[in-house]
Amino acid sequence: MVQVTGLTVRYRRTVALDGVTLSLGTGVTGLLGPNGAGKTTLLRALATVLVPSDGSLSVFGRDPLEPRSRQEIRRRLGYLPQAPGFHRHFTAFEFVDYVAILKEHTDRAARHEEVRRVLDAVGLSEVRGKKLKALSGGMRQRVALASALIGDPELLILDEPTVGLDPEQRLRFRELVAELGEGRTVLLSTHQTEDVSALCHRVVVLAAGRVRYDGSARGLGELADGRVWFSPEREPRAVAGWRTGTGLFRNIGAPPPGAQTADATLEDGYLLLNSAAESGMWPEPEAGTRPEGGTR
Ligand SMILES: Nc1ncnc2c1ncn2[C@@H]1O[C@H](COP(=O)(O)OP(=O)(O)OP(=O)(O)O)[C@@H](O)[C@H]1O
Repeated sequence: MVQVTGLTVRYRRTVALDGVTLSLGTGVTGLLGPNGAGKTTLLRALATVLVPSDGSLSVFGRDPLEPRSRQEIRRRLGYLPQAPGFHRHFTAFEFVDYVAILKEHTDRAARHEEVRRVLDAVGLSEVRGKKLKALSGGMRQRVALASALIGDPELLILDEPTVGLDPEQRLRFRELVAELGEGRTVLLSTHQTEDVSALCHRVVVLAAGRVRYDGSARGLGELADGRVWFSPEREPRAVAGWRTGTGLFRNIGAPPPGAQTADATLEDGYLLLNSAAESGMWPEPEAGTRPEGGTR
C-alpha cells in the first residue's frame, strides 16, 4: 500500500527525516517518537502535502510527485492533521460537507448522505447542527476525524488524534480506529504508548529522523524484558526511572545483580530504546531494520 525508500526531508539546515525506509500494509501501525523526531514530517510526506528532498515514495503503487497520481492518491487517502484548522462558525455538518466538497464529491444528495454517514461513524449525529465553537475540544477532534473518513479512504493518516480526549472518548476512539484498521491501512502517530499497545499490530519508532525500531508492538515491549526493576532509592545505573505511587522507583536499564525484575510494558521498551540510544548504550539499528527482539 505504501512504500517509503530512503526518504529525506530537510528544512533549511534541519534534517527532519534522514533516509527513512519502511512499508505499510493493512492494519493499524503506530508511529512513536520524541518531540521533533520527524513524525509529522513523515505523515505530511505520505499525505502528499510535502515534497521530500530525497528518496522515493509510493502510495497505492503511484508516485505522488506525478500530478495525476497525486490527485488519485489524495482521493483515496484520509488525513487528520495535528492541528486541523476549524471555521468556528460552521456547524459540524457544514464543516465536514465543506471538506467533502474539497474532495470533489460533487453530487449534493450523495455527498450529504456521506457526511451523515461519517458523522454517525464518530458518534456525532446528534450534534451535527451545532456550531463548532459550541462543541468540546474532544468533539471537534471527532469532527476532524469524520472529515478524514469522507469517501471511505483505503489509507488513513492520523496525527496525534487522541490529544485532548478524555479516557472514555479515547476508548471510543480506539474502538473506531480498530474497526477502521480492518481491511484498511492506518498510520497513527501518537505519544500515547497505551493507544499503541491497545491498537497497533506494528510499531515504528522514529528518533532524530531515523527509524529506530520497526516491528511488532509486543516485540517493542520485549526489548525491556529483564530490564525493569523496582528499588527503594533512585538508581544511578537506570537509563530511565521514576518514583511510583508506592514510593518505590521503577527503573529501566541494566539491573544490578539480584534485583527482582518486573514485567515490561511497551512503554518500557520505548523508553529504553530512546534513552539507551541517546546515551549510546544501545546499538543504533540501520534505518529500516529491526533491532533484536523486534518481530513482526
Ligand atoms: N516547517 C518547518 N520549518 C523548519 N523546521 C521544521 C518545520 N517543520 C518541522 N521542522 C523541524 O523538523 C524536525 C521534525 O519535526 P516534526 O514536526 O516532523 O517532528 P514530530 O516528531 O512530529 O514532533 P512532535 O512530536 O513534537 O509533533 C524538528 O526539528 C522540527 O523543528
